[in-house]
Amino acid sequence: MITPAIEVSGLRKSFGAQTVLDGIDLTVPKGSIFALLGPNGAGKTTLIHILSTLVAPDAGSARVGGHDVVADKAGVKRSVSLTGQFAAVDEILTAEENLRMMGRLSGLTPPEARARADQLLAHFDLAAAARKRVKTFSGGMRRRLDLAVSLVVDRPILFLDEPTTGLDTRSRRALWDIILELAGRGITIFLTTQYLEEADQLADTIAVIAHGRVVACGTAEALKSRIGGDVLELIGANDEIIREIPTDGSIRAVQQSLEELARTAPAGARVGIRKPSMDDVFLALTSNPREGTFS
Ligand SMILES: Nc1ncnc2c1ncn2[C@@H]1O[C@H](COP(=O)(O)OP(=O)(O)OP(=O)(O)O)[C@@H](O)[C@H]1O
Repeated sequence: MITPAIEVSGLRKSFGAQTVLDGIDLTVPKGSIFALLGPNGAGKTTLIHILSTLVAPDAGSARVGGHDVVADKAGVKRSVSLTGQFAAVDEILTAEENLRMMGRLSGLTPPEARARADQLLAHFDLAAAARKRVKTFSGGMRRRLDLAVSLVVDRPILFLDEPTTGLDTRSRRALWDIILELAGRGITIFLTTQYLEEADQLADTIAVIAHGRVVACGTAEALKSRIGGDVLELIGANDEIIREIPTDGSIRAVQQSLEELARTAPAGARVGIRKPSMDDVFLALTSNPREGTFS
């Protein structure tokens, strides 16, 4: 059997009286993109910190790249790169200087560090800004540099903690392309996000975390089908959604919903039918931690 990139079992972590992780189990196959989706304060960053050995768990076990996060921290560190919400980029330095410095700190010779910096600047569309100080960068440029810095040394597993939070749509999509390209090269990607659409677009597997537990785990399609059938939408004359009625997808349920809509719909309204969105899934799964639990 191929060893998974990440294996987590019964992981627990509390800060004082607050239980943040209350028994997390998950497996991430090598070369896949895994998205951990959860609201603010759900424990996403804490889990990434445990998996990258920055924080010790209270109980349970986790292996990353085949190495135990407690017993073999050095092995884990050799296997992972981490891009945090506030990565260790020096704002006073230029993009080029940051990349070269990281190369030197990682053991590259000066010519190697220079070559790697040039390669990454070109790849991340930062060559024109290479000699500008990072403090003058836009949010999107800054995130691309954060990612580039974490890739100075090739590692098989990449942790991305909320890689696109605060970015506009264009910058977000540019970063998604980069993430997909990295995965295409065989790098295992573990990312956290609050954006359902992001998890839907990128991830092979999505785990929803709430109240310290994984309340659902599967493909986007599996999660959506989990909460039922299609959603009927009543759409107004100006394309606004007037009402949404979840159905179990059966003819009878759709018929009943249509009859109800026919009685109340304003003039000019029409009906649409759609699959449940990740927002529907998220709300259904996080509203009650004990309902909808599956793995
Ligand atoms: N070192 C710490 N000491 C005390 N409490 C902490 C510590 N680190 C995290 N917490 C608490 O643990 C909870 C989970 O935090 P965490 O940052 O892991 O959540 P998150 O899902 O990443 O949230 P966000 O989306 O806001 O980044 C929060 O209530 C936070 O205040």
